[in-house]
Amino acid sequence: MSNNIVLECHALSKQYQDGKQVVDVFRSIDLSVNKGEACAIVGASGSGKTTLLNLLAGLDLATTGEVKLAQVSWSSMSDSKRAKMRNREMGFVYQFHHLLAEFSALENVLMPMWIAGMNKQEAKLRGEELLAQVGLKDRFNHRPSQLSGGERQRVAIARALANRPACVLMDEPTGNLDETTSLEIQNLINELKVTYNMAFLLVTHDEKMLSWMDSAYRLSKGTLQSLK
Ligand SMILES: Nc1ncnc2c1ncn2[C@@H]1O[C@H](COP(=O)(O)OP(=O)(O)OP(=O)(O)O)[C@@H](O)[C@H]1O
Repeated sequence: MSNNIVLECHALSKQYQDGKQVVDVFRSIDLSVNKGEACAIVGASGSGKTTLLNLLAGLDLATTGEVKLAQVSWSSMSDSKRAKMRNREMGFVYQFHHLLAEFSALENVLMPMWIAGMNKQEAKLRGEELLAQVGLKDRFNHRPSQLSGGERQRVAIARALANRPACVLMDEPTGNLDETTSLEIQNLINELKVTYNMAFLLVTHDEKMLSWMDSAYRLSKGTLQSLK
């Protein structure tokens, strides 16, 4: 096994019990994402993309199979170890930014570093550096309501990178943006991927995004097909 693998799953399956019926979302999925790799999963609505992301993030338990982050299986960890690991080693970006409305852009970026117990001065320096990197040098003290949709998503990306995670998971990160802003965000993700040598795993409906991804898969009828 390569040491460059950051996130991997083996023989992963998920079933939901819906009343008396069993819903088979997917079965026997294998996937691995390396350092510095941007990987996309595309699929129609209802194909199971969010379910898969939640399993990869250790937020939900698989019916069978296992998920490993940095070579450690989620199922081998206690709830508190899982929460700590998620805070330190994973960043999350969603379609809707989920920034805290009453805090400034900088404070939103600082939050995961404070939770991780980082020294306040060091956290502030890193937060300012990250906001500058995502093009928001002059927006440190703005609240989310004072920012555009694209700027809010940039803050969400800076926040996701705050603890220098091994892997950033993104659920439709450009789903709520116009085409130009979406392209700017795609370029930014590409730049950050190189700068930090992190793994980015992104789920999307938008097949146009596949052109700049290193690898891509389609989730359909419960299986994952490699597209590139
Ligand atoms: N808690 C649950 N109980 C029962 N069925 C569920 C549950 N959560 C999801 N499902 C079903 O699992 C399937 C996959 O759902 P999921 O939300 O993962 O799809 P998705 O590809 O992310 O869809 P979208 O793109 O619309 O968000 C759907 O058929 C959904 O109805």
